[in-house]
Parts: sequence; C-alpha cells; structure tokens
Amino acid sequence: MEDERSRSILQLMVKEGLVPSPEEEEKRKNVVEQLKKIVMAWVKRVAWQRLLPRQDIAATSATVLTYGSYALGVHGPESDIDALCIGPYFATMAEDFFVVLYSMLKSRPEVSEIHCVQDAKVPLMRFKFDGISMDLPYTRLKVLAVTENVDIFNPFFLSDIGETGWKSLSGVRANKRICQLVPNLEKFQSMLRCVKLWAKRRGVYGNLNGFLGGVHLAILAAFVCQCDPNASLSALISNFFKTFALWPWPTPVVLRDGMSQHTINPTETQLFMPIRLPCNPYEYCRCNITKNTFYKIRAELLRGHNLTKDLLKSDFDNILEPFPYTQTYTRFVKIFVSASKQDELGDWVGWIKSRFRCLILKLEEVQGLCDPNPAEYIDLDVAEPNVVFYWGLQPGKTNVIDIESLREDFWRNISNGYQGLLRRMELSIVQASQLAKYAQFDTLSRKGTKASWKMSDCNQQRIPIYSQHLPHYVVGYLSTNGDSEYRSAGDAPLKFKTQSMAAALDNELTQQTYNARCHKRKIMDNFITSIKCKFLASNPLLLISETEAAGVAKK
Ligand SMILES: Nc1ncnc2c1ncn2[C@@H]1O[C@H](COP(=O)(O)OP(=O)(O)OP(=O)(O)O)[C@@H](O)[C@H]1O
Ligand SMILES: [Mg+2]
Ligand SMILES: [Mg+2]
Repeated sequence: MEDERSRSILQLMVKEGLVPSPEEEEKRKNVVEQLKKIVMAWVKRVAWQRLLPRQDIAATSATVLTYGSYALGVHGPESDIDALCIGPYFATMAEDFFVVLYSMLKSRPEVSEIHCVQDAKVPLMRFKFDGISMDLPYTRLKVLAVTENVDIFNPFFLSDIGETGWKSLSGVRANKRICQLVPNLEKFQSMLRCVKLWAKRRGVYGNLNGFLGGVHLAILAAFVCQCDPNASLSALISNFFKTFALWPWPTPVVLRDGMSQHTINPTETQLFMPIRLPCNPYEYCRCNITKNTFYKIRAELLRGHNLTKDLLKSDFDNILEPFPYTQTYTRFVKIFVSASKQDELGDWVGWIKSRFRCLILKLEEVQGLCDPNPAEYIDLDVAEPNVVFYWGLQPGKTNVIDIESLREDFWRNISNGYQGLLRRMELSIVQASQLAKYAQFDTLSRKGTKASWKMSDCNQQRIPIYSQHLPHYVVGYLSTNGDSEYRSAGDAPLKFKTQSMAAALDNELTQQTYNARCHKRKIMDNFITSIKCKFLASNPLLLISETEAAGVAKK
C-alpha cells in the first residue's frame, strides 16, 4: 500500500513536469560542457596576457563545478544551473573574471541577459546560456592547473583563500557533503522534489522573500532521510512535515555527520530557523526569515502534518493545493517593476529582490503582518517588459498605509549602490476584489490556467515582439526554449520560432486592420483574433507548438 502511494507520488512529479526529459538533461549537460570549454580558453588567454612561460600556459587549466539543485539531481525545467568557476592563482576576480571572461561570454550567441553581481556575499555572473539560467561565481586556488576532479575538501587548497573564496566554495562543498550523508540518494532526491513543489505551491519557497531556499529544504530533507533510512517515499514526506512542524525552533537543524561533533548552543544564533551547513566551518545557511514569514512557514508545515499524519488518508494532491491568497487577504501591496528592454529587466528585478528584506521588515512594522508572496507575474496590458509582485496584508487591519512614504523609503534603499541605470518601480495598494477576476492568481503554477496576465518565469526565454505599425501592440513572443504557453483569452499572444514569422503576421494584421478602419479596442481585438486564426490555419508549422497551432486553427 505504501509502495503504491509512493509510486503515485512519483507519477505525480512526472505529471507536474518536474522531472526533466532526457532531451532537457542532454541540453543541460551540453551547456555545462560548453562552459567548461569557454573557461579553459579563457584561462589560456589570461595566462598569455600575463606573459606566463610557454610551458605554464600549456599546463594551466580552469574548470567549472556544478552545485545547487542541478548537482543534487532535483532540478526542474525552470531551475537554474549553479556552477562555480575555479581558476588558477593568477586569474583575478576583478579583472580576469568580471572583465575578460564576461566579455568572452557576452560575445557568444548562446549567451543572453548577462550581468555581474559583484557586491553580493558570493559575487557572480548571471546569464542565460541557450535559454537556461546560470549562476556563475568564481574562486581561485593557489595552483597552476585546476582539473575537473579537483578535491575541494583538500585543506591545502582551502588555506588562505579568503572569506569570499570560502563562501563561493561552500556551496559546492555543502552539496557534495549532503549527497554523501544521505542513506539513499534516489529517495532523497524524490522527496526533495516533492517538498520543493509543496513549498512553491504554498508560497513558502524563496530566500529573498524571507522563505526557505533550495539549500534549506535540501538539508531539512536530508535530515529526515537520515532519521529513517528505510522509510518509503510517502513515509518520508509525512515525517518531514511532522518533524519540522513540531520542531522546537530555534533549535538548529544539524545533519548527523561522523566528522563534526561540534554541539551548538541555540542562543548562538538570532535566526528563527537555524539550519546548519554540513561542511567546515559549519555555519548556518544565510537566511532572510522574519517573524511573519516564520509564522507562515510553520503554519504551512502544520497544515502538511495534518494532511499526512494518517498515511492511509494522506492525499498528496491536496497538500499541493495552491495557497488561496485572495481568500486569505483583502488587500495587497503591489510592487510593479519594469524596464524599457527585456535585457535590462532581469538585472533590475534581481537588484530589487535583493533589497526585499528591508521592505518586508518595514511592512511588518507598519502593518503587523505581510505575506511576501514569492510568485512573479507579468502584466500583459503594459507594453514595457515588467514583473509584478503582490504581497498579502493583514486581514481586518484597516490602517491606512502611507504608500508614498513607503515607496520613498524603499526607493532610497534601492537607489543606494545600484551600478546600472535606475528603472521604474511603483508601489500601490490593491484590493483582493481587483485581483479575483484574474482566476490564475489563486491557482498559481497550476498548468493550463487562463488569464489576461500570466505568471512570470524568469528562466523562460520570452522576448516580446512589438508591432512595427500598431502602437504598443505585442504581436507575440519569440521563444528559444521550445515550450509553448498562450494567453488564451480573445487576444492570444503567440510564440514564434523566428522574428520574420512574427513580422509576416504583423504586416498582415496591420494591412487588414487598416483596411477595415476599426479603431474601437474591442472590435479590433476580435478582428485581430480572427486574422490570427486564419493566419495560423495557413501556417501552423511556423509555430513552436504544432498541437497548439492545430487547436487555434480549428477555431
Ligand atoms: N542562503 C544560503 N546559505 C548558504 N548557501 C546558499 C544559500 N543560498 C544558496 N546557497 C548555495 O547556493 C546553491 C544554489 O542556490 P539556489 O538559490 O540556486 O538554490 P537551488 O538549491 O539550486 O534551488 P533552485 O532549483 O531554486 O535553483 C545552494 O545549493 C547553496 O549551496
Ligand atoms: Mg539553483
Ligand atoms: Mg542559483
């Protein structure tokens, strides 16, 4: 019975699209291989520029080691690839990594949206390679050649690498250690996939929004696996909720590890949920959990526990029910972020997200409760590329928020230290009733929902193509990652394989709407839809998804 339950959970994971297909896996592998080659070419170039002896140029090497969800084997199609670039002693971070390697990557056709995040605790480059998001931090070791099988636990390498070097390496080291410490890697992976999906659906995933990040969940899942090495998948999930719903926080969660017998005094930390990294120097995971987000996480863990404590009755589908935001909160803070080009948006949104903690704390101070829903949305009615956040505010509390002063306060914070050009960021209060019409709001990340705006997926390569003739009209989207998603309301944006195909439709639309002289928005929308349908009927193969095209054409 339990095996059957575990099997059906595994099937559900596949159905939810969480398990990447062999083609997707191949693509990711290929990206990492290509990156290794680029890094190798880079280090030779730097060695040459530094006038190293010929034999040293021949002998030098650099590599990339993956970590994060990809290396743990729990990535979904939308996960990034976290990869640490490790270079030899002469390749510096400031010049060689952030200038030379940056420009080599920037000039590659596969690379888009590249930007440097130099002032983070772990400085890195962030970009998309073949449409897949990458986080690439850097560290250098005091050697001439860094091979693929470099032993990152070797104390010789670790002495004298500085604070940033330590922090950058700790991700890879922590990951490796987690894999070594779990009794059954495959079961751990399945369980972690489930738990991540639960956290995303219930709005408690995302370190920057004050919730749990991938590394926190990985350690919590590993802890549960260690406690009961023979448990089935469904029992592990039930144990996860039970263990952490009833956990005496702030007692730290520490993985059992024969090598470190270091006991921790709970007063050592101010964290609400201290979770210790399983590698030297055994620090806690960096954590943005606040009083409010802690309450929400605990409430969600208790909900999970209630739904799974009776294994026979536990219903995994119910556990994954999306968090009902509009039924829970009557008012929301809307954070609207936009930039004039898609390429600039990622950097700007990333910066604002890195400053969310101060906005969350401020809202907690003036409102008592704030639920910083980590989901990102796109307002498709706005022409500029944008991302929108809606954070729940305390129900019943009617305090008038001085949104202007809140905005000023937050704007001061975000304008301090940003190296690029400041773009747009607006704060406003919206009522739940205004959001309720967007059916998707409470069914976030459920597939196949319809809405006149959609959830943003930062990893999705989605370049809007504006009409050359009709003002502010988005003809469709250019996609490079092969997926297909449509706004299926009357005016359906389409995904095109090529820009020229979008241009063909644009011309057709313009010509016909011009001839028809219909200027009223509603009439024009209907008219455009009918033109699109005709266009699709005669060109179905031009679209990314043939099945979708056939569906539209049938209409
Ligand atoms: N708060 C943190 N404290 C310590 N290490 C962290 C923290 N956040 C990230 N890391 C390190 O960086 C790695 C990658 O982080 P990332 O946020 O990409 O999460 P992930 O586990 O890869 O999940 P996702 O699938 O969402 O990308 C983590 O596995 C961890 O090693
Ligand atoms: Mg990751
Ligand atoms: Mg990452």
